[in-house]
Amino acid sequence: MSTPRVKICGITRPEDAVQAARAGADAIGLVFYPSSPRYVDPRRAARILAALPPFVTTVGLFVNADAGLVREYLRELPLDMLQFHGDETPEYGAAFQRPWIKALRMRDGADPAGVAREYAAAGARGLLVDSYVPGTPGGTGERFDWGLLPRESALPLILAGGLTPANVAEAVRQVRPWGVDVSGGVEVRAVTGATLGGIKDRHAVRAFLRAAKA
Ligand SMILES: O=C(O)c1ccccc1NCC(=O)[C@H](O)[C@H](O)COP(=O)(O)O
Repeated sequence: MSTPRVKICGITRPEDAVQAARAGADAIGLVFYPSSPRYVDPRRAARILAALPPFVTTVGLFVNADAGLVREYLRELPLDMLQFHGDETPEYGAAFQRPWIKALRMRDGADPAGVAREYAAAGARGLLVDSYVPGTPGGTGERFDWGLLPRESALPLILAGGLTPANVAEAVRQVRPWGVDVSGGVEVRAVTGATLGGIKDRHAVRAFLRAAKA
């Protein structure tokens, strides 16, 4: 089994991007979904991307966005890859001539093997499997039943949803994904335990990377 790639998603500050890269992150994700607490506008995104050292993949995340808006972001920002986290069709994903991955939320009856086949045929590079929480397209902090994932898939699987420094090693052992993706599990927490959307905790980021790649 190869060492899983790690994406730290929902970065909102240049310093968090640099810390994640220094800790060994393979990719960072920027959320361009305005209702997310981790939303970054293009000017902030540009500052984050400009701060990054080389050889870290930059991923722009959209949820059912107008195709024109995605093109605008692509003109303005040096994004390496797109992540579509809503109900985007394979044809939509293929329209941007940029490497892209599709997210699948694992609601009852989800068929990750079938979805992987369908999106692979359209040129997707990976399938990110995440938890299904009604009304919240992503960044839920919730786990799902990893036993529902197929052993074989037409696309590299990226496991997401409620991963933390404490559970990621077990997740990697069980699922053997190509990559893992985390957002809330490496964020600074208020005294109530709630995450402070978007502010990454550098100790948690380091611990997550160590555990995922051990
Ligand atoms: O992070 C968000 O706020 C978000 C909002 C809307 C769509 C997707 C979003 N995040 C996508 C990701 O790739 C997250 O890393 C993934 O959902 C896992 O999040 P978490 O359970 O908090 O680790």
